[in-house]
Order: sequence, then structure tokens, then C-alpha cells
Amino acid sequence: MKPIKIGTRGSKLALYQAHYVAELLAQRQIKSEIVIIDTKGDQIMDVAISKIGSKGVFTEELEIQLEKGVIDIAVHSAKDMQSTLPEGFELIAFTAREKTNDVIVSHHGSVNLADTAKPLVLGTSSTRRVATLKHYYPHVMTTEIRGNLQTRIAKMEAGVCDGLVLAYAGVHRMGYDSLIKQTLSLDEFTPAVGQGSIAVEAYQGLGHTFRHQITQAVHNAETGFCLQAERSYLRVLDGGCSIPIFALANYTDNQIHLNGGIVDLDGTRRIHKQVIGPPESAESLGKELANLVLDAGGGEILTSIKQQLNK
Ligand SMILES: NCc1[nH]cc(CCC(=O)O)c1CC(=O)O
Repeated sequence: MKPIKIGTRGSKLALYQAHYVAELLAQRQIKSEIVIIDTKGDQIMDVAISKIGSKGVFTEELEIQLEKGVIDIAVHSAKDMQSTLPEGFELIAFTAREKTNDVIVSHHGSVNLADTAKPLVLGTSSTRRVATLKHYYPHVMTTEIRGNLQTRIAKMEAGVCDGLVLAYAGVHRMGYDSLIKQTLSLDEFTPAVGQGSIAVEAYQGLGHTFRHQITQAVHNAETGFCLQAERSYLRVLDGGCSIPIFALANYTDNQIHLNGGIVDLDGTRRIHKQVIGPPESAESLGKELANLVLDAGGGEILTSIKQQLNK
């Protein structure tokens, strides 16, 4: 059989993830090769993602190549995937999830958010992280920082900020564990939908045999149900990555525990709810959570955020 062509962005994190999927395939004697594709999100480095327009900046170019059949699958951080894919595209596998926490990475000896006496400037480009910091740790200052992990760390070391708020998954994948100074709680820093999992995207033209083999080798069913619930929540709120929405599902005792919410851009209000149900109801659990959050004031928050971002 021909090797499966795995499309990926060229960043180190993206390449790591593509190789990770290739390795899972190789464990089942499935041959693959990696094809690097440039994306708009990689080219525009000096503008905040929230200003480029969030819809698929990292995924559009890969989708064009999928549709042309230049690549068979595309590998992404699950977190970077829009809640609704364009017609004809589908996520066919999610890898077993890495620890989902956000962490603080710093070149300084110690950094602790709870230490209110020390002035602290943290770099992040995520509205969720900025708003969550404002909500729980208003003494912390933030500065917008972009680029891949290596660039961000270089900027931090050059003195742009004291530390960075990042996903543990990416930090770990890039081998920067030694810079982790604090692991943030999931209750406060509830992660972005999909954080910690790697997603495989395919176009409808992908043959049944490839599809089946890939799913067998790469997909983790428990993570799959969790992500289905989280992504269903995101779809109702129609987030886009610039809106500080968060959700995390856990699979325990054959039940999905889905919790999530939304926080105001300035951190004033934060809504956080939980729902529980069987994995087969993952999709409806997401909708149930969305309705709870919207009714508890999330609807107002969402409207006001959209107005602010459109200015
Ligand atoms: N937004 C960029 C992005 N997309 C995926 C990861 C890390 C890997 C993951 O969450 O699975 C990151 C970096 C970060 O948020 O720190």
C-alpha cells in the first residue's frame, strides 16, 4: 500500500505532533510520510490572532491540500480546530489526551500567582488566559506575545515578560518541562476546548481502508467522547478562538463529566457549570452545558464580548 501522506504546519510543535501520529501508525505497520504546508497563521507573526480573524487561520491551507488529495490527512492540535469544519471535512481521530492544565513557564527562579506582593508580567495571547488572570489574580499584568513556543521563550528571556502562560501539552512536547514553575488549577484555568489532544482531519475523498486504519491506530475512544462533548458546547456558543470560552470533559465510571463556561474579557464575571451523562449523549451534553451557561448570564457576556471584538 502507498504511504499515508500526513500534512502539517512547519512549526516544531506541529511537526512533533505529525511525527507522533506517524509513530502511532508505524506501530500498526502503516507507512506514512510527512508533508509540510505553510499556513496564513504562520506567515502573519506580528498581529494578534484575534485580529487576523480566527476562522481557520491555521487550517485553511491544509484543507486546500486535503481537498486536492496532495495529503491524505492533516494533523493539528485539537484545540486549534474550529467547532464546525467546512463541508466535506471531518475529524476522524483524537489521540489520548495529554495533561490538560495551563502552566506558567519562566526563566526566573520562582513564580507563583498567589504571591500578590511581587509585581508580575506574564506573556500570553489568549483572551481566555488574560481574562482568567484578571478574574482570579488581578495583581498580575499581561502582555500580548505571539509566535511559536521557541520564539515566545526567547522573547521572555530577552525581558519582555517574567513568564508565559502556556498549555502543559505544548511545553512538554517541546521538552521545556524544566521551565515549568507552576501548574494552574483546572477549576480556575479551565482549558480551551480540545487542549492536550491531537486531531486528525480528513476530506470525504479519503478511502475507507485508510480511514479505518488511521482510526484504529490513532483514535482514543475516551478522549473522543470528551472532545465530542466539549466541541458540541463550543459549537453552540460559536466561539472562535478569540472568545474566552472554556470546557473540559472527563471520562470516569463510564460517564462524561463536562464542565465549562465563559468569562468576560475584563474578568468581571465568570460563569462555570457542570453536566454529567453517558458517553453516547456527548453531543447533547455539550448543548445542555451551553444552555445552562447561556441562561446563567453567559448569553449577555457573549453578546458584550462580540460587540467589543467587532469594534
Ligand atoms: N494556541 C496555540 C496552541 N495550540 C495548541 C497548543 C498546545 C498544545 C495543546 O494544547 O494541545 C498551543 C500553545 C498553547 O496554548 O500554549
